[in-house]
Amino acid sequence: MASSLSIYISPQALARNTPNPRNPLPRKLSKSNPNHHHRITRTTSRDFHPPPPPPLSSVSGGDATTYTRLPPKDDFFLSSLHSSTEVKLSELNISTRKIENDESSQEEELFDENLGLSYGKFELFKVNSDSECEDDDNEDEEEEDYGGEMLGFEGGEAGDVVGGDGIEGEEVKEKEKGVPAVMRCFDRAKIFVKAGDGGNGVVAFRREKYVPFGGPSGGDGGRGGNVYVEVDGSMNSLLPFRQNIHFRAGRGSHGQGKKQNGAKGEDVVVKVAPGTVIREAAMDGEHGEVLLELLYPGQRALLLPGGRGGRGNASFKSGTNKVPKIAEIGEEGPELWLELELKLVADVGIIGAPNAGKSTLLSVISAAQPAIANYPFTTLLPNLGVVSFDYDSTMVVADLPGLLEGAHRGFGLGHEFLRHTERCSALVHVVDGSSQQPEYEFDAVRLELELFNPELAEKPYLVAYNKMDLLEASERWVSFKENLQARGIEPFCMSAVMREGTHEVICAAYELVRKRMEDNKEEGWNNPVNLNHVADMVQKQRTAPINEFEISHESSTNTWHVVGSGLQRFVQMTNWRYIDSERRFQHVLEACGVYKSLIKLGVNEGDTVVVGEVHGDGMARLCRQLPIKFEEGVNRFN
Ligand SMILES: Nc1nc2c(ncn2[C@@H]2O[C@H](COP(=O)(O)OP(=O)(O)OP(=O)(O)O)[C@@H](O)[C@H]2O)c(=O)[nH]1
Ligand SMILES: [Mg+2]
Repeated sequence: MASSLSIYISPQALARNTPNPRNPLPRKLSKSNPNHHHRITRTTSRDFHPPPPPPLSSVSGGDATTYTRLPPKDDFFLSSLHSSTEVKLSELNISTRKIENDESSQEEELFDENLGLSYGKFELFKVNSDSECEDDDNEDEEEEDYGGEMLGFEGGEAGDVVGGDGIEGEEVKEKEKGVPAVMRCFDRAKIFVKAGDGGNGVVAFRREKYVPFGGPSGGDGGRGGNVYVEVDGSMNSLLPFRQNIHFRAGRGSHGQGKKQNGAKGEDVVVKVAPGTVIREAAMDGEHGEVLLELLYPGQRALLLPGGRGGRGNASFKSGTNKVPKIAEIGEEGPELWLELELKLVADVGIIGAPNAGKSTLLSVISAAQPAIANYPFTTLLPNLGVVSFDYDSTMVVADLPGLLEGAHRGFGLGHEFLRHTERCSALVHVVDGSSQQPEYEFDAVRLELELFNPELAEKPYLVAYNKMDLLEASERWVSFKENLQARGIEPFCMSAVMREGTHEVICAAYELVRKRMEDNKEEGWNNPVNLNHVADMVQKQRTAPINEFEISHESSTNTWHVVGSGLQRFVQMTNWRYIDSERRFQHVLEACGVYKSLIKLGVNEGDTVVVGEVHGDGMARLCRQLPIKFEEGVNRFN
């Protein structure tokens, strides 16, 4: 008999390992049990108000798309800037909060020193990317807090009492709320999916006039519904998941008499935006394993297959047992917590310092109508626009929130959305020509890109020096151009408002995209991927042989645990209400060698044997605690 350690990953167990308060148990029994001193494995055969889901139009449909935007700018913390004419990266001198005590002034000074910038009293907010969207019950509150919370230099933290009764001495957990939920949930979501359980089989016998002993006629239960994930081209954010995070497929119907099988459970289709990355939710704030990356509209993946229906007694009829009083429970459908992350699928990303004219450029080259205003951070969420050259050549351009120095450390908004440029083939870097030192602004943004992700800095890019219609910009153009040319960069100049020079910029960007696409074709990375691999893995676990199991011993309680996914499934589907089930169970344990292994490990009379995995809230269903007795060399469970 070959002995080795096997690893079983059941979807239920996987799900149980996620932060699900109802199932706090760890994945493996053995881990939670320090008392184990025996372990063998037997392997025999093989080894704010959320806007209603925005009416978003397809990015590929030729129509430009503008994302749902945050509330009117009057609510925004920088509304005081409306009257100012220009705000520049290096001389942002905005006082929105008087810093009164010494402590905060020190803090302010320290910050300036760290960044080497004189932001003056401009209070940056730190984006808290880890916060989740599920705290949205108080959306109204959040909306009201909007301006205030974003102002906080320390990240706009809002204290939230968990447990809520304000009892002194009780631990108060602080909940960070860096940015309004609508921004946090724009491109991240956490959802729960569960495939349908199979329907139960039934025990029934045919009784008709003149047929008094018609034999077993209990039908099988129907299969549980599947969970699919599908790319919906009309979606361009994950905001709809603010309202709906639970997706449960229907359970299969139970079987009935007259050999009637149950109907299949209803499938559930989770619709996501193109560019969504799906990860298994992980504990401890770490990212879970990437399960799927869905890029193109229409792509559909079978994520979790529904549970098999339990067999009715008609299926158990055999030559030796013509009146079986046994039927199975339907197999449980697997469940998972998933983390969704959207990385926009745009060909070109427009980046630059706040107020440089990025949105203006997008509005000029496409039909998109992003908000444009003369204050930094007008753009709070990325905007997409489709640029059409002729009938069949179009490209999708994304306008991103402005980047500040220190963005890679979470200041401003830009870094929160920079990942959306990861899929872009090229970047257009817009420089505000009217700023005091355009070269400095250019370098600062390039540095932030590199610090955020060096791969971004290596992407093909072009520089568009903007606001040439202004005198100060045109005066500085020559020195800016020479400076960049000396570094081997050929900048473009344009006036986005006057629509001058923008066509050249966008044609050059298209050229970069085209080149990149050709390179990719040569590299041949467009290999077809198996989108159903998660479901395949689940199916594989389901077919795990019943004779692969692991035995561990808890000496303090004299309990033996027999764990294996094949056995687990068998125990879960056994309906203990029927007397024949017990007999079948014992027979299976005998046949697959559980008894033999237990004896070999020294099981004693009166010890408890737990077959199947202990499950917090479903112990009665999933495991069977059986005191074991030995009589005349024969194993018998009571
Ligand atoms: N004179 C002049 N003003 C421009 C030009 N392009 C943009 N602006 C102005 O600059 C201001 C900022 O423009 P936006 O397009 O909102 O800038 P942005 O880079 O998107 O700013 P954020 O979204 O805040 O990062 C607006 O008042 C525009 O009208 C230009 O070519 N010439
Ligand atoms: Mg903008």
